[in-house]
Amino acid sequence: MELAMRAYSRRHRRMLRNRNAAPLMLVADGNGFADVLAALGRLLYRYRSELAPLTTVLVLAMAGELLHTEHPQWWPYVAGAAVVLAGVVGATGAPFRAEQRSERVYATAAVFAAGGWLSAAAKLGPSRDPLPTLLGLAVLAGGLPWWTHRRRRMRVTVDRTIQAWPDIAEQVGLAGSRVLSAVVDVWGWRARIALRGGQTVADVVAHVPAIESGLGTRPGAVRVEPDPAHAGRATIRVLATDPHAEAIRWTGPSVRSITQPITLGVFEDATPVRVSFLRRHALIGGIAGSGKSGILNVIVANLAACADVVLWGIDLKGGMELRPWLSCMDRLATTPAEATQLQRDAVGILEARAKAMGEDAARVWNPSPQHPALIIITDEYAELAENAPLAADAADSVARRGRALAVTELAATQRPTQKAMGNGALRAQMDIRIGLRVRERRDTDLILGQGMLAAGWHAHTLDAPGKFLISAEGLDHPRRARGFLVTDEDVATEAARWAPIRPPLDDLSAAAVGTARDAEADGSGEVLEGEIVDGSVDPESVLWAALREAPDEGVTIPELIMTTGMQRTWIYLRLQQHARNGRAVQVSRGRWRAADPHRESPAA
Ligand SMILES: Nc1ncnc2c1ncn2[C@@H]1O[C@H](COP(=O)(O)OP(=O)(O)OP(=O)(O)O)[C@@H](O)[C@H]1O
Repeated sequence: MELAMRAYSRRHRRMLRNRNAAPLMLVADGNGFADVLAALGRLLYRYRSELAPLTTVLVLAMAGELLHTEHPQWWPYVAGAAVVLAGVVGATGAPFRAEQRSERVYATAAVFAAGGWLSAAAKLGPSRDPLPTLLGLAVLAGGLPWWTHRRRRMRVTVDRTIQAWPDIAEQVGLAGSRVLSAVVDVWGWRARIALRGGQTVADVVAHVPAIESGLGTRPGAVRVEPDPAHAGRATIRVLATDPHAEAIRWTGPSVRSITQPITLGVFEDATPVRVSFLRRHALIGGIAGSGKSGILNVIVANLAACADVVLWGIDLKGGMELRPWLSCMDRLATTPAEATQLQRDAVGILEARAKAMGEDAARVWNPSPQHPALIIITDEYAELAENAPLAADAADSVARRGRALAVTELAATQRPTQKAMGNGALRAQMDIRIGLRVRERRDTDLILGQGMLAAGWHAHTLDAPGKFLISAEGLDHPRRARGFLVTDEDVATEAARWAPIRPPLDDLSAAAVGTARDAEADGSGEVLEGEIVDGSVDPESVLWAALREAPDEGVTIPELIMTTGMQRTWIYLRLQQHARNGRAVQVSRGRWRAADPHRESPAA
């Protein structure tokens, strides 16, 4: 395939060299008849590809006539040569550059039929019945697939574009640029361009709409990629068909282990978006309806197929998004209390793993079905940060320390401001950033990282649900992608399909559940037991609500003791933790309230 493409490029280079010679053939001398002939010649040359079936039968008829009159006894050699050539074409595609299977079948059948006909014509004469009828039928039978073949038409378009490039370049403001080579692929074609001295890739990018108009493509069909090795060169990519035009149906998980990269969807050039979630925290952001849950479903559907990952979920929207995956989740938290306990248990697990690995002197936790990775998936993280701030603190801890221990966070949220992310270090720790559509340009930086908007990551221009930009290891160019569409039925099917293979936590991790230390809170490492209660009354949520609803002058400690039903020490520890993370302020001696809940953090 690659060879064939190179051959194609060589042919174009030859064509480009010959370009100056071509007009010589069409020179007219001002005489009317010669002008008409020259115009006809130009027309025939221009449409030579479309005329190929007719030209072929014409050549066959003439060759048949010639052989019949001069060497009728050669017919067996003609038949033999046709069989050999058909064999070569079938095996290699040469000399017709038939790369795809269907192209080879077509070329082999055509060679075989043409050779058979010629052999018969040599022996019997081309006008002997039914040879003329057969030739007529052959034009139709061979011509229809030929005229409608997409790649052939694309090659013709490319040839014509290359011929016309100097004029197009002049029209679009890139005068002096040259096409070095061009290749046709499944989705369209691409050409390497050498720019005139002083022109840069930025000039080409600035002229993209003009290039689209000059090439006569649909708007948005042209992409420009720099040549990493040469500042004066660029690749122009023309996508005849937009892989993102329609929703892309998901066809099943691409992995069976967390150690393999997951395919989330396809880039605009139809290459797959593959990203590894092993030891990486991930953030998915975008406005409501941009497709966050869609991407989350693709990820969960893949992770569900991995027997070396335990999935924990947090969905404070009543489990709307993650509950369908319940059969594949080891645990699902749908209330702030459950979420806090869950994140604390994750901290407990990473501490237990760190301790065990310290003893074993092993450096990283290598996931296996017996020792699975743990991924905590939170849908709408802002809800968690707002309603269960201590869960967010524990998540911070996981984010900072979890990578090597294969305990990672995967969070989706609309606008990941510092506040929405719990004012902690979580956002900074997220190595995979998936930005779906945002409303305001600057929100791109919130999701993908500071300076990304200026660097050309334009999440505000994404124009359909499921389209995203991704920044992760090895994915550091702003390329638009679209996630697979996982329907509700797909979720139901996959959840049932993978439930039987879901692994339990390893014994070490399972033993750590429920013994989480609140080192963040008390700084002492003392185990705080019984602070999370089952059922609806969760003192932490009650405390947080009391602080948020407190008047400007704050609430007193006795009031907080009464509201929460907890002891003074417990209240103090929580207040200190909230204050440390900028969520609560001591208004005056003994009086507390939440830091202005409506104020956006300046860091946001
Ligand atoms: N990859 C995709 N391709 C095509 N359509 C998609 C894709 N992902 C999502 N959609 C469609 O977009 C709509 C919104 O998707 P989704 O619910 O995932 O958005 P969201 O960002 O999670 O919204 P919310 O924040 O309101 O939950 C759905 O109707 C869904 O069918």
